[in-house]
Amino acid sequence: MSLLLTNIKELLQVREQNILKVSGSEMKELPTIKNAWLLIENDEIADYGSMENIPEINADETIDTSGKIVLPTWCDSHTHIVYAGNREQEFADRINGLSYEEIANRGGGILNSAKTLQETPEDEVYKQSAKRLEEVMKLGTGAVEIKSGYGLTEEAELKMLRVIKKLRENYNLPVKSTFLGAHAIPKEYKNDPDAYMDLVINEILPKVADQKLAEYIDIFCEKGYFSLEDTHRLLDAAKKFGLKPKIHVNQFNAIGGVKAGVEHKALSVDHLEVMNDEDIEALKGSNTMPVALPSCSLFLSIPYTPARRILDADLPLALATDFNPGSTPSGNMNLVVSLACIKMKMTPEEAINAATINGAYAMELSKTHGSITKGKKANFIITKEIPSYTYLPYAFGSNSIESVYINGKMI
Ligand SMILES: N=CN[C@@H](CCC(=O)O)C(=O)O
Ligand SMILES: [Zn+2]
Repeated sequence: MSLLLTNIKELLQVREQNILKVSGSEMKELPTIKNAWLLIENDEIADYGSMENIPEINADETIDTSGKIVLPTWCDSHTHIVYAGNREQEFADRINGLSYEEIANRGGGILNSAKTLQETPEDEVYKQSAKRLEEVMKLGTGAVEIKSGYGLTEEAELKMLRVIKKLRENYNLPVKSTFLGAHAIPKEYKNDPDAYMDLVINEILPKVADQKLAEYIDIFCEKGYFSLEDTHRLLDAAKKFGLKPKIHVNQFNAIGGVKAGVEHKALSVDHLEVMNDEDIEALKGSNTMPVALPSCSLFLSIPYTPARRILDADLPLALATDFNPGSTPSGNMNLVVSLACIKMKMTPEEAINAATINGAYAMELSKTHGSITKGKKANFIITKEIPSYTYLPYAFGSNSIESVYINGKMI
């Protein structure tokens, strides 16, 4: 089965030689071909070029994409798409003056979602989560990471991870799975948080590994949640099972989580709304991808990750949604790209690099996803007729996507 796109107004993120990520000033460059063609064979990108030199191609199907832009699908490397119910009451409470922290201290927040998840049957959690996954795929996401962390008991954490596995089996996109048992301390363990860490490390983690339910390990390293000591302890234990860290750090306070992540060779350190000079220094020379979650900053009215400081230090940066019921009830990567431009002062080129190839890196997918490169998976977005790619983040409230292809098939 072959598919030929012709007269593409501009084909974005064309990488002749595959690269795994882009950093610092490299992120300002987004290689493109204007007036291009793109050939898909089965589920892979077979070839591309300029319409001026198009060879004779007999494709099974040809689409004229005049006036439209084609780009790789978004790679969303940080989500909590598997959850049950919603927390719109907390949203109203915050409007009426309560802080995210105050709501959590009253037993709301993550513990509220954990209670709902524990009480919801597995097939119902699957149904609700599948609906969200379908929604984000239509918005252009072609690869996604999903975390557990709303279970907080052995039974419920394994339930969440089985739902993630089922999504991977039933949907035609890469779904990476992360064990986030250390997301919040359940109230039964309030006076003995170490006992909860013992449960996560000695009881739940070995079962997660044994049942091959996760590739990555995560912890919410934050005041009032899990300490630096907990972080080292968990990441050491997870290493023995071959689980790489992708961790929540520096959302509200800088307590050394970035350095800890780098020491444990984390694939990514995520959130980073609060960054001090030591955090930036720790990332230099590492293979750890910093990940910003601007729609979380928007929803909670907290600072945005200081992208300019990160990029000016010649570091890479990825963008992800953080889709979850409490701090970011949105999985829209188009909005994330807009916010990165509007609020974090990233250029459209930097933001698109961060949401494609660098997002793929943060899921160990950049050999197969994140750019238009021969042999990579045929995951791409065809926009509506738009004046330029800058229009994508500029028209922040519009849906500029006409169609999305994953593994060569329109979804
Ligand atoms: N910060 C930790 N975890 C989630 C939010 C969890 C929630 O409020 O339900 C996040 O990444 O923002
Ligand atoms: Zn998160």
